[in-house]
Amino acid sequence: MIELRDVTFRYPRSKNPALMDVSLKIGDGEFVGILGPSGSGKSTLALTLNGIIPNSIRGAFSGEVIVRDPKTGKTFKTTETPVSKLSTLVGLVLQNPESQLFNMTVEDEVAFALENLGLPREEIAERVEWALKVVGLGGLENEFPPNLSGGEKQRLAIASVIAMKPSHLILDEPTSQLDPKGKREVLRVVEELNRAGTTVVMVEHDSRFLFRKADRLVVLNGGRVILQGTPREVAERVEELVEIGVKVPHSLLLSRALGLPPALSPQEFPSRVARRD
Ligand SMILES: Nc1ncnc2c1ncn2[C@@H]1O[C@H](COP(=O)(O)OP(=O)(O)OP(=O)(O)O)[C@@H](O)[C@H]1O
Repeated sequence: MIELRDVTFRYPRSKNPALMDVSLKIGDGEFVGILGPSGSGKSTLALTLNGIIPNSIRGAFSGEVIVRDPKTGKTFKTTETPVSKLSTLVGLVLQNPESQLFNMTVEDEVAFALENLGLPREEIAERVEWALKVVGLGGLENEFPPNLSGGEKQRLAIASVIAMKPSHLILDEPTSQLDPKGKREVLRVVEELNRAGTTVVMVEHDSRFLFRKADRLVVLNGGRVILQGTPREVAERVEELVEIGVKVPHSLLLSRALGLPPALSPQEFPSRVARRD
């Protein structure tokens, strides 16, 4: 579980806070999608969840972020816990995988953080094998990371994060740099990890996947949470999303325009039309 209580954060030299009075509870095993227009605070929120804000990226921070380890029940306040400890509980995957990859082989990339944790050699080998298998990169252990495709690089970044066995995975626009195939590969891995019990918080500009797969959507605007609920609840307020500049699924717009109940995906569309008759 991750809980934010009245979190406000302002970057140094910024006039306005990037997050304002954000209170949010993310339950164990939940899949939460974060939506909002550009500059609404989505990335800033992602960075507060594992303590990078305010421990590494400093600024004016108030409120608190509490992370509970589901295995032990112990709680950690991010302001009082080193990022190295938090990253074993809350893994963060960024938009650009290249910013997270700097080793000579795929295997070393995944092993790197584990070596820093001081884990025994056999456990490192087991975790590397497991993480690469989960993301579908088994067999590519000796590849040079820059030679991988975009989707493979992002899956490698995910592997090196999940090898730490975090109970929570935060992804900040993980597919925005990828082609449709790479996008599908990464989204499949995220979905499978969530199904296996990992709590997922995902920021995505393209909201189609989140409307279909998330348990809950949280909409930010101007650093505040302006709306949250199940995708179906949020879909009822599609006009507000469009007004603030959130890209919503075409099926939603079309169903609204036709006066039908919201269709969260093109697949739902026929049943919506049928229901009207
Ligand atoms: N390092 C920084 N220093 C100063 N201001 C920043 C910094 N990073 C972000 N901001 C500002 O904080 C606000 C929130 O930015 P943030 O990147 O969190 O929004 P976002 O919703 O993720 O945007 P995008 O969809 O464009 O990635 C914006 O006004 C942005 O200009």
